[in-house]
Amino acid sequence: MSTMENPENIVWHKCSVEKLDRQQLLKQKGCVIWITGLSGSGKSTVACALSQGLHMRGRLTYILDGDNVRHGLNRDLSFKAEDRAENIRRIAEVAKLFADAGVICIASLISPYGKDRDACRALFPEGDFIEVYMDVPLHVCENRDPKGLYKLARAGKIKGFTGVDDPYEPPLKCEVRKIMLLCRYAFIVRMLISYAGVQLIDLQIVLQQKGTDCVTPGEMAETVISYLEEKGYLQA
Ligand SMILES: Nc1ncnc2c1ncn2[C@@H]1O[C@H](COP(=O)(O)OS(=O)(=O)O)[C@@H](OP(=O)(O)O)[C@H]1O
Ligand SMILES: Nc1ncnc2c1ncn2[C@@H]1O[C@H](COP(=O)(O)OP(=O)(O)O)[C@@H](O)[C@H]1O
Repeated sequence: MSTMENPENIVWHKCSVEKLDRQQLLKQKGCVIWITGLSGSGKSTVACALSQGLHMRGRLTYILDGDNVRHGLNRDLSFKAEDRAENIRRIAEVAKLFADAGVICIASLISPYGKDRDACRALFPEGDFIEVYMDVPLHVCENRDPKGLYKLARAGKIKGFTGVDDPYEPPLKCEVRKIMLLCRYAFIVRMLISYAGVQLIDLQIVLQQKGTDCVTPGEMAETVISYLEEKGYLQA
């Protein structure tokens, strides 16, 4: 029987240099910041701003962007549900290696299914999986359409496009959330959210103006950096 069929024959090999040692060297704690949201919601932009903000503070980061990883490691995967699940699983496993190396790993991919994201979370020690939800309405993402993919999807030229003819399941619980609300409804929504007991680290009330929002990717990145500071990830 091969080891694939019998994983019990595989024994973990320990080394005297461990995660804690690497973290002390880097003066930070390894973790993954998992940015989820529709195509065009700003995941890659925020991932970059976050990496830049942390780099400027002397922190080691690495971005795993869905689009980019699909050019190499995941080039064999399509957008069918089972291939998306495999894409997400592989990226989570790679992120886990980066976190074990002491790196602040930023994963930005649509990751549309709740159960796949929950499976990723389960790979990490409590607190080390930080889910950031880019809660940007479909019509805003579609208006941006920087790659013209929504247009192709609406024309039926791309099948199974997230938000068009494939589902996106919003996180029920996440650590950081970017939310766009019409300001005039903000007070009511804030009350409903607090009534529902929803935990939001940073509720950003944003003006909707011609499809752009007034919270910049840099501000969103700063929100995540404050979260990391507060939770002690920016020290060994
Ligand atoms: N059918 C379909 N649905 C959604 N997205 C599609 C599709 N086909 C191609 N693209 C482009 O691929 C990018 C999403 O890749 P991900 O690896 O992040 O997707 S997933 O997490 O596996 O769902 C996504 O990039 P982002 O715009 O950065 O999200 C799209 O540009
Ligand atoms: N906060 C923002 N306000 C306005 N436009 C934004 C914002 N964040 C991102 N964008 C723009 O939206 C488009 C999509 O952003 P991108 O980061 O590529 O999204 P995703 O990775 O989720 O597909 C880009 O043209 C980007 O410049």
